[in-house]
Amino acid sequence: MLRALVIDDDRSVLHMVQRSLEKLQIEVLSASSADEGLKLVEERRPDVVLLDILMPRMSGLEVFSRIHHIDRRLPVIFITAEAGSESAIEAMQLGAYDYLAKPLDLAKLNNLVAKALETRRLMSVPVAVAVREEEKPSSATGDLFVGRSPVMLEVFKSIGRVSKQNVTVLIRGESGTGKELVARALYQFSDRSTRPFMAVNCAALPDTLLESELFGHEKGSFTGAERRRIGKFEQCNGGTLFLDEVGDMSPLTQGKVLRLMQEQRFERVGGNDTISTDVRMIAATNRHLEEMVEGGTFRGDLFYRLNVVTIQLPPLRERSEDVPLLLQYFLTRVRKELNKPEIEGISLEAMEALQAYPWPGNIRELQSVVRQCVLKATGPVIVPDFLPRTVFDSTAHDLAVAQRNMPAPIEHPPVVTVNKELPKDDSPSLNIQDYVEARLAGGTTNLYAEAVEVMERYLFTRVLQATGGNQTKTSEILGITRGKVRDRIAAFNITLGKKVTIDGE
Ligand SMILES: Nc1ncnc2c1ncn2[C@@H]1O[C@H](COP(=O)(O)OP(=O)(O)OP(=O)(O)O)[C@@H](O)[C@H]1O
Repeated sequence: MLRALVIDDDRSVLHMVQRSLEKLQIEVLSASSADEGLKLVEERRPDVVLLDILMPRMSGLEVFSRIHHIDRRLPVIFITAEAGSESAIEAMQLGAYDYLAKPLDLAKLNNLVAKALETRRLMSVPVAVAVREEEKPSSATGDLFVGRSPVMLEVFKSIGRVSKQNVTVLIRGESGTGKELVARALYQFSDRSTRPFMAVNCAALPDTLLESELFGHEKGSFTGAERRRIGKFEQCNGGTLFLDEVGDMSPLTQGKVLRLMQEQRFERVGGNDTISTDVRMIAATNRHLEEMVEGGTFRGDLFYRLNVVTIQLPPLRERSEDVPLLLQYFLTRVRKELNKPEIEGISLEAMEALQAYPWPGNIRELQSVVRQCVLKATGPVIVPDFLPRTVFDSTAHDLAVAQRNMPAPIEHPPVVTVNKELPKDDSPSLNIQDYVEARLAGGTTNLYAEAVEVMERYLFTRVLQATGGNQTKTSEILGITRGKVRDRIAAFNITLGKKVTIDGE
């Protein structure tokens, strides 16, 4: 019988995963500590491992390395509540099978485990040509991306997968979606991270200047060329060159870049010497290159050279679940930058408007909106009044329609409310004894998991009420991480009323 091992210090997660995986007709082992988990890997040889990335005493990444030491072919799926990208990238780089964010989507989890088991089966067949043991990657640290939407997790995974490959990557996406950030992450997590990284914006320079910026020029090669200039392709030898807005290059420059990509050789403008260079190229564009190829304004051969691996960044309006996280991230940064420590957060009404806004300028616009709000704020909380008109005008109409359709407001809305759709039994005033009696009478066969969930829901709701929705204080009182508090708020659909507090520092 196939066997899965779940390692998580959170017993309710262990329970939930166990129940879900049993549907796959596999044996499920569970461990609530790293040591216990490693022992089970040694002794029971599972076929797949689900591992919490945030373990007490030993980090999930460390546990992962040890598991791989025991069995290199064992697929490991990380489970995490962490919103940051770094662990996702690091995990994928280390060779994790995949990555799942909490709250867990059980259908997805089962699907992934089934696929991992199949991979395990395929990997157990001896390979025809063996590769050399890979050296342990250096602990590269990169800029952290904010985002936990499934589309962004896919982006992080792609970065992890291709950063170490010496291939050209084409990053596509609307302006302000973070293409340069992806390029930097690819560089920071690559083997070239100790070598130079340079960026050239192809749209910012007229053609002749761009050519000399990229390839350099010899003294006297054109009017004004008073001395020899070394271009970026030469300066960047051994490093990574980021060609931004690559769709804006003239046909002449396109031809030269193509030759360089094919031969890694070029001549300076006005020069005869052929210079060799070793540059990894990362390109970005917000243009529709396929249409440009069809229209004859972009070389097809260059497009195919650039398009070896593509990372597509989604516009912010397609991942609005990331908006609160991004707001929190930038609010924390801007507050510090502008020295406005009195800023506490964003009111619910302002938050609704910000979430409804379509963000045509994507994250760059969001960053600028946060800055404008903080500059305009005259109190500790960002209320709709402090939002730039563009945001408010665009959403005011939608909000007015929504409000007209809403039931009459409650006089004093509680700071923390339980989602109205939940059964009455789950309200914060729950009597656990009555609940257990009722479930016993109802003939339950799953009382442990049910009771733990009800108990947890009560606990989190009550403590959040007591702290006025402050997640940091809540985590202190409960003696657990803020990540876990956030995870439970999402898992139990606990609605924080009044305002969102800054929680990022
Ligand atoms: N996921 C993210 N988390 C945090 N900051 C982000 C994220 N995405 C983008 N940013 C920030 O938003 C700004 C715009 O990002 P970036 O310059 O990478 O966009 P771009 O797609 O390259 O834009 P353009 O096409 O206009 O050059 C930068 O300040 C960047 O740091």
